[in-house]
Amino acid sequence: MNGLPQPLLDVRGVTLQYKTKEHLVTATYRVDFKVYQSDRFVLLGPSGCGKSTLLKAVGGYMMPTEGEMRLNDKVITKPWYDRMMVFQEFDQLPPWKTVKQNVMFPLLASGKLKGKEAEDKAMYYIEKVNLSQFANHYPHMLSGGMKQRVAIARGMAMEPDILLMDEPYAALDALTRKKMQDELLQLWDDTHFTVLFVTHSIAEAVKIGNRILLLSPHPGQVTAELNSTGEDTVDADGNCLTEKINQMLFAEPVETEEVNHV
Ligand SMILES: Nc1ncnc2c1ncn2[C@@H]1O[C@H](COP(=O)(O)OP(=O)(O)OP(=O)(O)O)[C@@H](O)[C@H]1O
Repeated sequence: MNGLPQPLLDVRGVTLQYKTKEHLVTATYRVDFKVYQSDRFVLLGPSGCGKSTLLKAVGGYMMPTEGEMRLNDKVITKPWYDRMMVFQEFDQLPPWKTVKQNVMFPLLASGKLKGKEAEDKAMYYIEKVNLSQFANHYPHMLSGGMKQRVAIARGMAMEPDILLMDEPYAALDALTRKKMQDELLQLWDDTHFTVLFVTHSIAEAVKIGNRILLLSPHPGQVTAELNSTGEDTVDADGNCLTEKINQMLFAEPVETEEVNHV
């Protein structure tokens, strides 16, 4: 025993590649990180650095060509209900199901809950995302932000080990985005779920994350790992966190920062 808690998600030396007819695209190269229970862990980096690819691999939709990913010490080999994904797109909800039916769907399909129990669980999380009045509405009757709330409720209702969020607010206007970020943090205060969150917004990473992994431009390699308090704090040298991240993302060579786990 080294006294450190066991990571929930352990990503070790992971290289992810796409093989097309003409090319072999290396999306990430030997990436390491560990996510602990109740972390709000953010993957941050420029477009094309492999953030979504990493999330897909944690989701079990893609296997590493090198390295491994473990969840609760078991190697990830396929998608499962212990990882639920929320995407950027507003069309991730089947349009023929109401809000309640959408949120109930994975609970029923997985056999996790039946009938009234599934309905109660769905309504609990629909209430958490402030959509109780819209439980019987269909997705086309909702705004983009409301659809994202449904997708979050659907993911959370499964009470997965880890919620995977791929730029969930990128397509929203600035005001709605801020509101949704605040709501997510409020939800976290309530339930302390574990989330792996992808963004290319430094401000969003600082606000949402308690830990931030910086990835280099394509192919993504770990540049640094930082802790965040949710505020744009200023360190002893007078540098604010967002500015520090800005410099690290665009600086050479790759460096690593000591991170403290509580
Ligand atoms: N299906 C695919 N086939 C081939 N190459 C792909 C595929 N999907 C992604 N890539 C490539 O893999 C690399 C990483 O892509 P990825 O979408 O993971 O990056 P990202 O950091 O999430 O970018 P963005 O912030 O723009 O969404 C890019 O070079 C991209 O072109």
